[in-house]
Amino acid sequence: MVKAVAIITVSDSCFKDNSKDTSGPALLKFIEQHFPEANIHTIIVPDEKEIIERELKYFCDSHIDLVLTTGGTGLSPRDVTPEATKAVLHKEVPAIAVAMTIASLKKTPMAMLSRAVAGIRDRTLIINFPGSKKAVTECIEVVKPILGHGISLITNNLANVRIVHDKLQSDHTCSHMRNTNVDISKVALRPRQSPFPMLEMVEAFNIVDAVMMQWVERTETVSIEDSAGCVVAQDIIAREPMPPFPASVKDGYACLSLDGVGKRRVQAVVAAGDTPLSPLTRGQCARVNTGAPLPLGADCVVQVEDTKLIQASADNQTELEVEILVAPKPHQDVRPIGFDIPLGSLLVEKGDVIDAAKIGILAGAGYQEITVVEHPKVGIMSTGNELQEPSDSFLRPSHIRDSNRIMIKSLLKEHGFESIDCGIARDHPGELSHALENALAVCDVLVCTGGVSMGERDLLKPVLIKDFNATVHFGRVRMKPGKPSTFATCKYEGRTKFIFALPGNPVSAYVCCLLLVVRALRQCTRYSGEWARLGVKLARDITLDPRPEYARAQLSFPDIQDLPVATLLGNQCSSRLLSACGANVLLELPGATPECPMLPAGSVVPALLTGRIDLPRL
Ligand SMILES: Nc1nc2c(c(=O)[nH]1)N[C@H]1C(S)=C(S)[C@@H](COP(=O)(O)OP(=O)(O)OC[C@H]3O[C@@H](n4cnc5c(N)ncnc54)[C@H](O)[C@@H]3O)O[C@H]1N2
Ligand code: MOO
Ligand SMILES: [Mg+2]
Repeated sequence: MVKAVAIITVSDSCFKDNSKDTSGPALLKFIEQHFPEANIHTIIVPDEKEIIERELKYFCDSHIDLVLTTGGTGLSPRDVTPEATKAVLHKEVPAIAVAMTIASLKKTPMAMLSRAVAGIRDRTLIINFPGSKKAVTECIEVVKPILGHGISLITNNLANVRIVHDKLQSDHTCSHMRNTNVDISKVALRPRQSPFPMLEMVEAFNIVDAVMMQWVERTETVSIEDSAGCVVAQDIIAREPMPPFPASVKDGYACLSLDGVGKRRVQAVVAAGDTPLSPLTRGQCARVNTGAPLPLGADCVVQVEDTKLIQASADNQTELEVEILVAPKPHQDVRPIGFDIPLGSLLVEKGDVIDAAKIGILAGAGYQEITVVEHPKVGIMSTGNELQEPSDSFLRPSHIRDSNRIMIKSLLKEHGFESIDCGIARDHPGELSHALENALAVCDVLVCTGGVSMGERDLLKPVLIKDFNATVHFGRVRMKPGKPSTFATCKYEGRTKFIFALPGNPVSAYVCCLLLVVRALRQCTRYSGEWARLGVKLARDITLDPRPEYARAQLSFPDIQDLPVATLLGNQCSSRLLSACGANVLLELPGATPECPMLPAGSVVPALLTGRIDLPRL
């Protein structure tokens, strides 16, 4: 635990004008984010060795855990921070500065000119950082992993030290590499054309359908509460009629229809849930509520609106006599036994998809669990050296956050499929192979994104083929987005694994997940539905791409007598996921031909209904 941190900005100019200090605030922000429980002290001092030394000693003697300095580490005559630091250190920790230098050298050779030092004085860790905000931001990321542990060691916090040692031990025993048959050293020998034929969409669909037939259906018992979206594995029959007794449809009086209009003695009161005690005879009625059982002898209900009170008890708590004003017909306003659901009728048929209404029916019929087709276990994995966890506080230079994994997880969830997070795999054959092995061990269908195109670091296909003996059923499809979409199978621990390696571009991943993965998963669960296809009118002219394109669009309904109108959601570039935000259809645009390079506004094109249609409220 880091309890107290001091940040010392060493700079003559910042000392004169503290608004010039940008690297101190960068360190402050980092500490606030990563050690929110720590007390933080900040100070700006001039480039004066004695003053720096004095402040360092002051903070160390005040039992500060960590002192970070920024500035004064270069070669100019006034740069003396390292000298001042060395003067107060009891032990140097040179590897900290070395690690920062190595990382910085990857960005700029100027890193050679930093003379930063690090070490400990008593129970305080002191680290010098260069003076620029950029360098500070990069270097603090380098030391981030050791800060907590380093301070635990210095402050002799044995519990924390043990936790880190155990973790290191387990990381060590479970190596992140796997032996691989993929050699990436001879980049010059890589194929310059894709060896995978470019299939038409319809061919890809047919292949997915045919290959997924290998999936061996399994069933499982689930509680009805968890069954929404599941496909029912066997017919379910009503074991009880609904209603189980003749029930009133109205609040009124149960009567004998033979009696016609006229006065009746109110012989009983039957509310919903009550059991009528004695039968009705002619000239009698029973006050009943909606849903209450009819007494024996009654064959109709007269709603309260069609009656008149004739006599009540003195305290008005009991109705004694009423007059029926409208002659009832036999069975009027009565639901006979089994009216809604006859005993033995088919409640849900094998192959039906469970929805909220069916769950209600099953609950009403006394079913708590049902047998459904088990969903395959779906793993989701991202690949790419550039990817960081979306939750990371800082982006390293040239990095981006992994948006595909959570997007695909959410997309599958929208369509009824849960998934397992298989993390981010790096673009290195051994690491990728290791990550794939881990993922295949826990899932039946693996959805990866990235690393399937022509780059020398696009390793999915070679690793699948060479390390897992996978069959690639297709590796390129004539579609936009999604050209390098890949579908493969392999045997792992005796079972067939289905692998969708989708392109890394977020929109390509989104569209291919809808078109290929959802299709395959639906087939596994024996769900027979496909995306509904409807004709829509283009709101504006569209220039066609050479490849058939699945354009993301939103529908509007300006004229209910006419077809809906589709408006594209902005630039359709494969990296621009905003083009899928709010999309409810994928327009199936044909590939451009010399005769037809564009479609004018008003053209009718097919659209796959992949999202909800909710219109803005006026
Ligand atoms: N020489 C060629 N280059 C490319 C071709 C081609 O035919 N020849 N095809 C292009 C097409 S089309 C596509 S689509 C992409 C597909 O690339 P990869 O599947 O190999 O994916 P990456 O290279 O790993 O990444 C592409 C792009 O997407 C970003 N990305 C990747 N993963 C994620 C993620 N999890 N979250 C957010 N963004 C992600 C990545 O940073 C890249 O910008 O190849 C073209 N190149
Ligand atoms: O096929 Mo890519 O998905 O166009 O960008
Ligand atoms: Mg690539």
